[in-house]
This record gives sequence, structure tokens and C-alpha cells, in this order.
Amino acid sequence: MTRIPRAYAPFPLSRPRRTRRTAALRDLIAETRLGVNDLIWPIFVTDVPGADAPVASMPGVTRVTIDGAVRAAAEAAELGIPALCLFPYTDPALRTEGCEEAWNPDNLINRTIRAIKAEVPDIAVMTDIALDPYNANGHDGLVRDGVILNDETVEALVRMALAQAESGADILGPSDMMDGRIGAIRRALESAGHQDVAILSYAAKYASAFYGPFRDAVGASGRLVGDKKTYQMDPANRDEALRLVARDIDEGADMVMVKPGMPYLDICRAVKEAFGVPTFAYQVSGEYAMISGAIANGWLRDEVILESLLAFRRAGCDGILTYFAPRVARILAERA
Ligand SMILES: NCC(=O)CCC(=O)O
Repeated sequence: MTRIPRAYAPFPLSRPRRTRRTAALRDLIAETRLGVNDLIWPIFVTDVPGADAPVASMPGVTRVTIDGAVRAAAEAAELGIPALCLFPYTDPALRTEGCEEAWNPDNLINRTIRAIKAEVPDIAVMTDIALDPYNANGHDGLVRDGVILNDETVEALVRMALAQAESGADILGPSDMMDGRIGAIRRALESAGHQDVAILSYAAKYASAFYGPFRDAVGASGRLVGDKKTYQMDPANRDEALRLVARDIDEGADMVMVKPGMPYLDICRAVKEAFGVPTFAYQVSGEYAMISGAIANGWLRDEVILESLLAFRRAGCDGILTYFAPRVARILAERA
């Protein structure tokens, strides 16, 4: 934390408004900046006929086909967005209790990675590692007798990670919150010759009600049996987040994430200060829905988008996953 030895000379020697007088002066003393290179753009991919459609609870977000994902990658590259993060809307017929589709080398996500890498090789492709889009019951882990199985799930996640790395993913994002998964994935990547694949661990992922629209987007809303509180974190906890980040770094994570974003900026700041590692936040679907809903109704101006993202930078984040990424990239380009 920055300590301020003395605030200001007594008024009128100091007039803090002097440095706020013009845009040039304000720019000069700005402590934090938001750039297009701070953004990761999450997109939803599907190969289910007719499912490539707008997500009602996320105005402005549309599920895309694999071709659409390649076009999004080209658009991101054009706009200067460095990375895309892929989430699947899986065919309901492929969602099973065993989640086998998750590590199918030819599943939707692996085909999408290969298609993007063939056409837009320089964009960083990030993936999601969790079983929920493939699970009949909507959970991130395998379930037996109502219990989310940790170690069996980790084995499944390792298979999933290897298939994604094999397909050319640059960044793997384990978002499942099982214990021990980062170390297991890291060891498997090393043994399989994928030592250069990065892991962005969802280290501090809270059991949050802000994920609702995302579950609509991946078709998991009606499926979830119970809740995710036995694996995702209690929103009441801060020290636990720091312990989990420490653990994931020790297990081989290259970067860490706090999720959700806006209600958890205190966690972002604490993580960055404690560890100094590349720290990301996810401005999740519920945050997106709140802001875009208010803008669509004329209750807020779209300036709040930039303000919300700048707040992540001020809280210490190196980057932000946000559905606003292309919109923000265009606004930033217009203002440059
Ligand atoms: N692994 C992704 C999520 O769990 C939810 C993200 C969101 O709500 O945008």
C-alpha cells in the first residue's frame, strides 16, 4: 500500500485542482490506464443448429459457430485485443454423468482452437477447464451420490487440459476449484511436452449469484442440481483467497484470477500486493448484464463501462476478462 507521508501543503499553497484543470494535465498525472492490451474477450461457441443466437440475459452477446469464432478472432486481432477465451454451448445429447465429451480431442472447443490457430495464429487462445458444460447435472466436477468428487474430477480435468494443449491452446483456465488440479495439470503438461502452455488459474473463484446469465449462455441453467458451495469460495472470505492463490502459484500457475470482479476488487488488490504475479479479474456475466441493462434502459451512460474496467486496473489487475472487450476496444481506438 502506498504510504503518503504528507498530503498537501496548506491551502492556498496547494490547490489540487491545478492538476485537474485541463485534459492534458489530467492525462499527465493519471496513475492508471486502461489499454486494449489489458483485455481478454470471452466468447460462446456452439455447433448445435439454431443455438448460434443472442443470449437473452446478456444483451449484445451472441453464441457463435466455429466459423463465427474464427471471425471473432480476426476481429480481436484487428482491434488489438490479445486474447480470446472460449466457452462451449455443448449439444445437450453430449452432456453425460461421466462428462466424456470434455476430453474428446474432436469436441467443439478443440475444433474451435484448431480453426482459430489455423486462421489467426497470433491471437492467444484461452480455454476453460471445468466439467459443467459437459455434465448432465451442471456441476464442475463428477458427482456420486450427491457428492462432488475431487480426485476423480482432477483426473478428468487433466485429460481435458491435455486435449486442449494438443489442439494448440495458449492459456488453460482451470475454473473448477477442485483441490490439486493445478499441480496435476502442470505435471501432465510437462510430461507430454507442453511445457510452454500457460495456466491462468481461477484461484479465487467465489460461489456467486453473478454467474446466472453465463449459465444461460452455456445452457447449464436448468441443469444445476444444488449449488457450487462445496468447491467455490464463500464470498465472506478474504484470507482464504490469499491461501488459494499461494497454493496455485506453488503448484505451477503462471497467472491467477479473481472472480467475480467488481464486488471483489479488495481481493484483486490483496492478491496483487501479496504476490506480485500476473493478476486477472473476470467481469462476469451478471456484472455485464447489470451494466448493459442499465445502459440499454438509458439509466447509465456507456462511460460506466470504461470506468468499471479502469477500476480493475486501479485495484492492481494486469488484465480483465470482459464481454465488453470489442466494444471497449472500439471506444479506446476512437479516443486514441
Ligand atoms: N467459468 C465461467 C463461469 O463460471 C462464469 C462466468 C460468467 O458468469 O461470466
